[in-house]
Amino acid sequence: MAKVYTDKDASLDPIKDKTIAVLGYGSQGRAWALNLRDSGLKVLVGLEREGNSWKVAENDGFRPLYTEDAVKNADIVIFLVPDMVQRYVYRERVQPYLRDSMDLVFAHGFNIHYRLIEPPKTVDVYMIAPKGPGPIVREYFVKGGGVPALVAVHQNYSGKAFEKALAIAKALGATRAGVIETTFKEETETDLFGEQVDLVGGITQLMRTAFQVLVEAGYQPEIAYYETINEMKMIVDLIYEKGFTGMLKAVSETAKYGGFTAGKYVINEDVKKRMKEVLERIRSGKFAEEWIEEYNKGAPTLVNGLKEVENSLEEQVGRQIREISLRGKPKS
Ligand SMILES: NC(=O)C1=CN([C@@H]2O[C@H](COP(=O)(O)OP(=O)(O)OC[C@H]3O[C@@H](n4cnc5c(N)ncnc54)[C@H](O)[C@@H]3O)[C@@H](O)[C@H]2O)C=CC1
Ligand SMILES: CC(=O)[C@](C)(O)C(=O)O
Ligand SMILES: [Mg+2]
Ligand SMILES: [Mg+2]
Repeated sequence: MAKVYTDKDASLDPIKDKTIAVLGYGSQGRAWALNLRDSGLKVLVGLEREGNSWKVAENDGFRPLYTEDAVKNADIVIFLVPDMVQRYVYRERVQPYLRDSMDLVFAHGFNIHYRLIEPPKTVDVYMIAPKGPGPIVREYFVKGGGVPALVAVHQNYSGKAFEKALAIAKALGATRAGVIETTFKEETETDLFGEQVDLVGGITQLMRTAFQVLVEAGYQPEIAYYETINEMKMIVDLIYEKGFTGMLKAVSETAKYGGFTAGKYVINEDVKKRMKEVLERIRSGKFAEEWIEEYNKGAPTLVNGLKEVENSLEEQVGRQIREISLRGKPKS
């Protein structure tokens, strides 16, 4: 079992006198800026323009700065703008103001692993990668918990990079759960793989396809939505808390038998082979290349994908069903 670092293994000392610039105030940026500030650290929010994020940050009591001003005043620069934007922000707003012994920090290894950003040898480069969405990183912290994270060191100029990564993980709340060490390569490749075949791509398509099969066979969309999409949360919560065995204990014998047989029929060796192809595409750098090209074209696949999902029958039905099921969800 990998070593798990918790609160007692981490100290804020290596960063308590440093000024931290959080670049970006989106999903992760907001969570990090607030959690680090609540942990007593000195946080500047750096943004490109006075847009929506700027207002949100102001509402949270920050006085945002333009990116380069935040960088000029910071010892630690944390990249929480979208992965495709990071290298431009680095080139235009960070690199010109880099001083020796500054730290460049990431929440995902993409830009370093695929060499889109190549920092000088005289800075520390490390990562704290929360294994959960930004709003949850904030919510758990506020409630006294934390979302687990991975930490990795790419460059250790100061000799203290790992201790600083753990310190930030602690300030984020991650060591309240547990932190495991990884490499930029391992984090980048596994994160991309997970979101593509499983967390984002796989689960969405699995649920939507099952929904469509029922609706196309003439069943009411509301019934199909409950069955193939809404109930997923309860099943996943059971797996999250009690493992597959715990989930299987909670469902009927009939579901277990049907699930064991049909599950392996649908998600078969062919699907596994395709997953391996997806992994290979990530490891070879082909996916990164393709995504950069897509982004530079204005990300049409992203724009159209979002539109298609938003207009789909399952999403329309979902709006009604969520109202019903959220009404029944206990407030905690
Ligand atoms: N979303 C998540 O929960 C997770 C994200 N990460 C990583 O965290 C980093 C940040 O991702 P998110 O929080 O999802 O980003 P986001 O898309 O939610 O936040 C974007 C922030 O950057 C700003 N921004 C957008 N376009 C910009 C541009 N062209 N120039 C300058 N600023 C721009 C936005 O105004 C906003 O403040 C990424 O490296 C991502 O891989 C890691 C774990 C989970
Ligand atoms: C939320 C998370 O961990 C993801 C899916 O990897 C991401 O948003 O990139
Ligand atoms: Mg992830
Ligand atoms: Mg990711």
